[in-house]
This record gives sequence, structure tokens and C-alpha cells, in this order.
Amino acid sequence: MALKITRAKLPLKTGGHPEIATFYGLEGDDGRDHFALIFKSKDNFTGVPLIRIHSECITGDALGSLRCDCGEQLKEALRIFSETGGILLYLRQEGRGIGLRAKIEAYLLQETGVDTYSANALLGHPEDAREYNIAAQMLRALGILTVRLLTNNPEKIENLRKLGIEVSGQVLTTEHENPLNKAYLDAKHSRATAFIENNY
Ligand SMILES: Nc1nc2c(ncn2[C@@H]2O[C@H](COP(=O)(O)OP(=O)(O)OP(=O)(O)O)[C@@H](O)[C@H]2O)c(=O)[nH]1
Ligand SMILES: [Zn+2]
Repeated sequence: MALKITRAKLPLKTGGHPEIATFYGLEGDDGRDHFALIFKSKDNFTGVPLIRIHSECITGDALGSLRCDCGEQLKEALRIFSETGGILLYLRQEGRGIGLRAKIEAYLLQETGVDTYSANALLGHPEDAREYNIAAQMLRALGILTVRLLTNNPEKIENLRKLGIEVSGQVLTTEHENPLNKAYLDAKHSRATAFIENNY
């Protein structure tokens, strides 16, 4: 199927007048509606655009859950992009790719003191089942081959590079810590550090 992008204006209450873009005909299309939010930059994307690849967290993004930092990171990205331009790729891989039901099962396990990655593993899921091939295709479809990435997660950078997208810079997101997400953030932090030690 030929690749088709549909773009329409999506003015936001939080500011900015991005376009939302949906994609048809991506290779390995899993039927989920991944989308991009494109905020115009002053240089019209002649420089290297700032990108955030955000994986779905309906509990954090839509409900404001305090168990994680996803909703706050999403808000932060939208604020930065509305001020300076940039592109959000919103990937429908809930719960690091295991889906909502499994994520809630993992939450239940975490209430017994198991960390977020071990909980996935105990349930027979990969610790992180996310995949960035669709994101790389979305970027290419938008004509973007080099990015600066808004993330604290070195695995996202590594994955994109393997998929042929050049990452020329990393912009860190704020650590949005609260008493209820501290253990989750600590586990992510240890994993990121171990990943850097093993791969860089
Ligand atoms: N399985 C599982 N998934 C979780 C849990 N808490 C959050 N998530 C998922 O983790 C993902 C977080 O995605 P991102 O914010 O894009 O990525 P990140 O790895 O935190 O990296 P950053 O770019 O630094 O934010 C979302 O898909 C959430 O649904 C959890 O306890 N268990
Ligand atoms: Zn979350």
C-alpha cells in the first residue's frame, strides 16, 4: 500500500497550533493509530528538529495518574514544542508495549514490592516490549532523518540509531518525581545507567 499521511489542524487548549498527522501504509502496521503532532518551528525545520517519542500511558496521559511521570512528561513536551516548535510522535504501545490489562496486573505485583521491570518479567512479558520501527518510518515519511531527542532514556536513542535515524543531540526531560512514583523513577534510572554502562 502506498504511504499516505493525513494532516489536519489541532489547536490545543494548552497553547500552540499543531497539526495532527496520521499514517496509512506503514510497513508492519499493527492497526493501532500512532500519530504525530507537528508544531511549527520558527526556522521551518531547516535546523535539526526536536522530537519526543512518547509511548502511550492512558493512566498517566489522560487520567493524571501519580504512579508514573508520563503525563507530566507529555505536558512538558507539549509546552516546549508550543514555544519552540518540534514534533511529538505518540506511539500506541501502552504499558511499554504489553497493553493496559497487563500493565495493571504489573501494578498489582508492584504493590508487593516488586519493581516495574521485574513485574513484567514475572508475568511472562519482556521488561520493555516497545519497538521503534514505526517511529522511524513516521519520521522518514515526514522527511526527517536527523533529530534531537527529548528523553532521559538512552535505549530510545540507541534504537533510533539502529533504525537509521541520526540522533545529533539529547535534551533531557525534567524528573517529575512525587512520593508515589519514586520507586518507579528509581528503577528507570538504574536501568538507564546499566544500559549506558553496557552499551556506550
Ligand atoms: N509495564 C509497565 N509499563 C509502565 C509502567 N509505568 C509506566 N509504564 C509505561 O511506560 C511507558 C513510558 O513511556 P515514555 O514516557 O515514552 O518513555 P520512558 O522510557 O519513560 O523514557 P523518557 O523518554 O525518558 O520518558 C508508557 O508506555 C507507560 O504506559 C509500569 O509500571 N509497568
Ligand atoms: Zn505512565
